[in-house]
Amino acid sequence: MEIDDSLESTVKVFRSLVLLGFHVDDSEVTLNVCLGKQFSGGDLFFRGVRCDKHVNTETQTVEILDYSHIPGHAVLHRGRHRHGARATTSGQRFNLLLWCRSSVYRELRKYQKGFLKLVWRMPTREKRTAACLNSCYQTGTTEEGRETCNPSLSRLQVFVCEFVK
Ligand SMILES: O=C(O)CCC(=O)C(=O)O
Ligand SMILES: [Fe+2]
Repeated sequence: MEIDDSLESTVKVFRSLVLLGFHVDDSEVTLNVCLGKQFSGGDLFFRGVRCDKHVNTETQTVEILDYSHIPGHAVLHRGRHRHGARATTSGQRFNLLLWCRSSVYRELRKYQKGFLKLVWRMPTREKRTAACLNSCYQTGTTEEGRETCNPSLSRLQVFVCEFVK
């Protein structure tokens, strides 16, 4: 799956007591790089991946993940992973945000049944990626098809990497 055709980026400066509410990003994948400088607070909180239909459903205990930004480290997560940022309680926090979109993926999503058939025919690695982007952690319910909301695939969603300084 290629995610290379639409990239929106911005450097955000989070000053004291700026709080970013609970939301999902308009992206397939988001890269959030902490550039610094000196700050406290501003923690990210993640509360599980959801499809459009289930975006406001309850959080399961296993989905609770809090993360403290570290300058020089980046977080990579799915746009559909519900998240927010707590207030920066002192100093200034600079973060580079990259919202990566795939128009091909979005087009395929419009034809959900065809999309799932196509995913099924893919080699295993691609299948895993596509299914993972498509999943929603909503136990006991499904969206339009059986494969759509898959708890087992949507738990490993946040990756942290350290940039070479
Ligand atoms: O404050 C942050 O690091 C997160 C920002 C964010 O989630 C966004 O701008 O979409
Ligand atoms: Fe976000």
